[in-house]
Amino acid sequence: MTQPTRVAITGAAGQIGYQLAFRIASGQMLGPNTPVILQLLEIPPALGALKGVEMELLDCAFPTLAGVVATDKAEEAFADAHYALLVGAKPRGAGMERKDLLLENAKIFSAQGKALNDNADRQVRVLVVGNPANTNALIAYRNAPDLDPARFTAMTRLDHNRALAQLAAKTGKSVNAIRQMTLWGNHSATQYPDISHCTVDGKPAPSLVDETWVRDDFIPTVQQRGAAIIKARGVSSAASAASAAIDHVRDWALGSPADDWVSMAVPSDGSYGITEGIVYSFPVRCKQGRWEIVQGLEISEFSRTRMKATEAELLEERDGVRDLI
Ligand SMILES: NC(=O)c1ccc[n+]([C@@H]2O[C@H](COP(=O)([O-])OP(=O)(O)OC[C@H]3O[C@@H](n4cnc5c(N)ncnc54)[C@H](O)[C@@H]3O)[C@@H](O)[C@H]2O)c1
Ligand SMILES: O=C(O)C[C@H](O)C(=O)O
Repeated sequence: MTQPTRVAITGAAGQIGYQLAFRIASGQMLGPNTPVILQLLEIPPALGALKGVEMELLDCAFPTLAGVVATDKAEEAFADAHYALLVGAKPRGAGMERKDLLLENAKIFSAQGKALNDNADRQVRVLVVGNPANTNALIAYRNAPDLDPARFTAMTRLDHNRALAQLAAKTGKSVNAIRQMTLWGNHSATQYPDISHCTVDGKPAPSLVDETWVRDDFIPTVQQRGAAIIKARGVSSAASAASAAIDHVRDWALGSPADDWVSMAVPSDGSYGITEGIVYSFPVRCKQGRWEIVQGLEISEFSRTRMKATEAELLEERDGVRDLI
């Protein structure tokens, strides 16, 4: 009998958590043959709502759900956790940038980094979703000195997926026809969605669309998609964010497609000249539970300028949380 895998979700009674918990419990993240125990964390005022989530999870009678822990104690939620999806944090409202949340949310991630350090499985894989996700992941890993920093990642898969959807619509093809999309940098308005290495049905994407569209339409649309969703819904994206989180962890755990790569924000090892240590989104391939940055891509002047701009923002964010890292 396979031992259940322990998956912690923070902010589990929130918008994203409410989507995520059910999809993970039903086997959509780790597959139909991996039983999971969900370890759900909330703050005390949300424990009533969390109880309701637990009741509904049980009522689904998912064959892959081996147990539920609902708690307001990080040490319980992270106990022996194999995966930790750090979603619990304040979302931005209209007119805000994600980095405006930094000071408010940063302390959550220093405390949770410490709690992961002291309680999680030594091979835990951490995905930070709460914004500003890259710098929160930096804070979390710097507060978990006994864990390998490579176990800490932040989510740019939603931006990657948004970029796929825009390019598919423009070329009139399915997203299934696209390979090698890249999302560089920060999950913020400076992010750089890059089609330079993309193919669509095997043809180089830059030969199918004009440069003006890429510069004036594609890049700003992807950069501003989160704000557009907030404007339309009144609250930030939730179902698409949960879906991207599932994609991120599934590919990390089970492997990215053999003929493609995905985008993940990971601690930089200096690849492509990006400052070591900051959590920066790169093209990665995942195999046997590990991610590896895709090496050797040719970088144009146009790309280099944008990659540097988003790096500069992450360095600024890092400077703003010096006392926590
Ligand atoms: N990286 C991405 O692509 C991406 C996409 C969408 C949203 N987000 C971010 O994800 C976060 C959550 O968004 P949401 O829409 O689910 O928000 P939400 O307000 O609906 O839910 C957040 C939940 O977190 C809980 N919480 C707050 N502090 C906590 C703590 N210390 N420990 C545990 N739980 C805590 C709250 O009680 C709430 O239930 C926001 O920061 C949002 O900006 C990121
Ligand atoms: O835009 C936001 O604040 C929410 C999220 O980060 C998103 O990209 O949808």
